[in-house]
Formats: sequence, structure tokens, C-alpha cells
Amino acid sequence: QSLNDIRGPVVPSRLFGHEKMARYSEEVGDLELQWGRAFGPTFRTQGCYGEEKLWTADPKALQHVFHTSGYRYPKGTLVTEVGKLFSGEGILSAAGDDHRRQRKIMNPAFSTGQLRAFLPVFRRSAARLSEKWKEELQITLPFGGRAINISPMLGRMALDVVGEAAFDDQFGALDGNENELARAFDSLFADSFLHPPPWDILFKATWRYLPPSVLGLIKYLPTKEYKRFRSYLRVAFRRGKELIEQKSSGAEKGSKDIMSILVQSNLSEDAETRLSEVEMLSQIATLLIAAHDSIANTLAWLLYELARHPEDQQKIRDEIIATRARIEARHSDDFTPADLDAMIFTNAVIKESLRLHPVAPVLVREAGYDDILPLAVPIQTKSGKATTEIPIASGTQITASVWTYNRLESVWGGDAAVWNPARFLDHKERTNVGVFANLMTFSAGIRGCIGWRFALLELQVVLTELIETFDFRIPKDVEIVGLNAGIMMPIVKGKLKEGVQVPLHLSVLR
Ligand code: HEM
Repeated sequence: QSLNDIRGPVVPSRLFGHEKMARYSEEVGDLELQWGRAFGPTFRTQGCYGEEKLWTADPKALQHVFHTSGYRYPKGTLVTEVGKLFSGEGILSAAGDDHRRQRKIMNPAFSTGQLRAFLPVFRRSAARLSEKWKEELQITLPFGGRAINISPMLGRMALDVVGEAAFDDQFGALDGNENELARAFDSLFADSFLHPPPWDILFKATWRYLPPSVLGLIKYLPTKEYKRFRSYLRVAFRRGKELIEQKSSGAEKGSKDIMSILVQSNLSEDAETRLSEVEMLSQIATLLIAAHDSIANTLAWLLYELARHPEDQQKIRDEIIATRARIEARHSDDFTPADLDAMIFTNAVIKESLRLHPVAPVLVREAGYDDILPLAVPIQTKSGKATTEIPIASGTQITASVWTYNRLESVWGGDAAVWNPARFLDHKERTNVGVFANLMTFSAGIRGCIGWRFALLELQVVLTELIETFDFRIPKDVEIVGLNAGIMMPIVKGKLKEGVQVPLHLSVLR
């Protein structure tokens, strides 16, 4: 089987295929938009050394790969080995039965009930963030507002939250504390994945042909990228050992942080189904990565969209006032998760921003066996047939485009490319893809984001705090675009050298 009859963009280089141009694209989505217009939601691309790949955003294909097929579309060697570099033997890179075992032990720490325990953590960090921004605004202008780069403080807030919720550790990042773990992690993705040198693109493309014994040596490579990963894992493991000792000693019985729950649920498992020590330590490195930039960048995009749409900001403010009135009427003192879920418009805004700005714009999978991939949207083959079935050979890489699926007109309507939170108010069934709101942003199926409820509650709490406290406006001539550094980073268009930044004009409301 071959994808020979599937159409796709012209291949710019026999050696690199489309790989180099994709890694160096000016902004997330620009190539996809062009290719999608020419070929529809499914087409053929080429990797290094002539490897053929299938690229798809088709809802039925995504459902097949992520939902129906279970472990039969694994992440593949490259994604797994890269994952191991920064998250060790944790859940993000475990495969098959190992993944199933790890997920079973970790699930209880992410249950809806458990979330309630995190609410005060989210609230405290959100309030601290408000104070910090107020201080920053007052330094130069006691009255009125000014433009500040919201990204650094959002990053620190997300770090404080994951420190406390996941490990019961006070990082104090918002208060300017230097933390060894946070430092080892700082800009890890941007430094290691953004615009990789061409040799590294070619080198990584060979990994799928290497035996496991050789793959195991990659982490010891002496170049900058690999050294950074090593030092991050070393620090995370060292700190992790201390934390696990504290939590296993029983001194912390009743603690509700994720690692405590994990240590407890690991104890209650059969010896054969437990996590090993390395797996346990790897979850620390994994959680820190999974819950940090994802949240900070998602919040940055969310506030950017609201700054561009002040009328939606005001609607959220009105919804907060109405909810506060209901809370006071029942004599309680603050929002419960149910109150936050009942804020229909606020939640529509969160969904709309997650739709347009998925922090993982593509997800990669590999066919574990020969298969037929079903499509919802027919494609025209080179030989002129229309088809809704593509034969896939075992080992073929599938690039699942979250970014494009989230913008498909066939799913989201004619205005799919533009901001319109109201689309989430009509309750129309669109597709049945993903773990949340028909979006692929948290991925889907058995490997979908385990922290999506955690993330959603954190976004709800922080957003309500910030919109109640500040008015956000967009400074003149600022446009933010996304760059793909493994995760989508927001930068000011044309100012890549200045790094991650989202400058917004803030003024204090209360
Ligand atoms: C807006 C915030 C977030 C987004 C958009 C997001 C998105 C994702 C995506 C797309 C994946 C799949 C990755 C892949 O298949 O390679 C994933 C996996 C994961 N996420 Fe999240 N995530 C977010 C927040 C969080 C938080 C707050 C936590 C933990 C507290 C978390 C923990 C995880 C873990 C452990 C996995 C691996 C799950 C597995 O392989 O079984 N995420 N996330």
C-alpha cells in the first residue's frame, strides 16, 4: 500500500520533504491554510528521506484514530523518544499496556471530586496575580492604565498553581522566588524545539530506524538541546525523591495534592500494576510541563481575544455580577464549580478561545497495522476518483491537525475562521470528537488530556478574577501570532527575537 494516489503539496526538497518548511513556518496555520484550501482536510505530505505521511483534520478520520482504535495508533518512535527526553518514563510517553496501567493509577487524582480541593489554590494564585499586576501598573502611573506584557506573570501564576496543586510545594514564583525546578524548566521548549538546526531535523528522522538499544543513548548526546533536557530531568527527579519520601512517610496523610493521591493509589495497587520509582518520578517532570505553558499560553490568548472584543469582556463582567448576586442571596461566600459552569457566556468564550488557539496545533500518530481510514469529507485522488476511504500501511505517520479541525467550516459553520463565542450557545451537535466541547484542543480518546477538567476550572477561576479586576484593551498596531515550539507560543507578529509576549493595555476596575 502506498499513498501514491493521494494528492498533496509540491515537495520542496527530496532530503527534507515538507519537514523543514513546516518547522520554520512564519506562524502556526499559514501552511495548513494554504494546503487545506488546495486539497481539503486530508492530503499527503512528505517527511525526510522521502517518507510518505498522511495529514488530516477530517472529523471521521480523527474519531477513528483517536477514539475507535484505542492503542492501535501509537505515538510512534520519534514522538515517544522526544517525550522521554523531557518527561522520562511518565504517562506522556508510555505506550500500550504501560500507558493503561499508569493512566489507571493517575485517574483518581483528576476526578471531579478531587477538583474541589484545587479551587482555593486557583483562587489564591489568581488573586495574587491581580495584586502583582496592580503593583506593576502603579509603578509608573498611579491612575489609569498602561500596556504590560501579560505573559511572564501568567507563566509564574501557572507555575505556582501546579507547584501547590500537584506537589503541595510553594514555588512562590509570583513573588519572584527563584526555584531550582522552575529555572531548569524555564524556556525549555522554546530553546529546544523552535527552529531546530537542519542537522537535528535530519537526525531525528532517522530515529524510527534505530534499535531501542541505540535510542536509549540519545539522551546522552552532548549538544545544547539534549543537555538541557538532561538537566531538567535530573533536577525534577532529585526534587521528586524528596517529595515522595515526605508523602510516603505518612506524615502527610489526608493531603489532596496530585502526588499524594498518586502515592496513595499506588500503594493500594497490586505489585504488578504499580508505578515503578522511575515512573513515579517521571510524573513530576510530566505534570510540571503539562500544566504550565499550556495554561499560561491559553490564558494569554484568551485575554488577547477579549482585549480585541471589549463587548464580550463586558458580557462576562455582567455575568459575574449576576452570579455574585445569586451567591450572596444564598449566603455563601464564593463561586463553586457549579456556579462557574453555569456562567454560560463565559464558558462559551473559553471554548471559542480554546478552539482558535490550541496549544498543541498538531498531534502525531502512527498506524500500528494495515488499515482503512474512513473520511467524512471525500477527497479527489490523483487518478480522479472521489473517495471516503484511504488504505493505510502499517507504520504510516498520521499528522492530525488540531488547528485545522478546530476551524473546519463543515464542523463549525461558514464563520469558522473568526471569533464568535455565540456559536457555543446554540447547543447544536456538530461532531463527536475530543474530550471537551467537540474540540481537539485537549486531544481525544484514551490518551486525551488527563488534566482537562483541572485546566478548565483553573481557566474559569482566573478569568473571572481578572475580568472583574481589570479592563483589557489591545494596544495600537499589535497583532499576536502563534509559533510552534512543540507547543504554540504567542509572539508579536514580526518580533520573534523578542520571544513570547502579549502586550495588553490594562486598567484597574476595583
Ligand atoms: C489549557 C490547558 C491544556 C491543554 C490545551 C492541554 C492539552 C493536552 C493535549 C493536546 C494532550 C495530548 C498530548 C499528546 O497526545 O501528545 C494532553 C495530554 C496530557 N495533559 Fe494536558 N492540556 C492542558 C492542561 C493540562 C493540565 C493542567 C494538566 C495537569 C494538571 C495536564 C496533564 C496532561 C497529561 C498528564 C497528559 C498526558 C495524558 C496521557 O498521555 O494519557 N494538562 N494535554
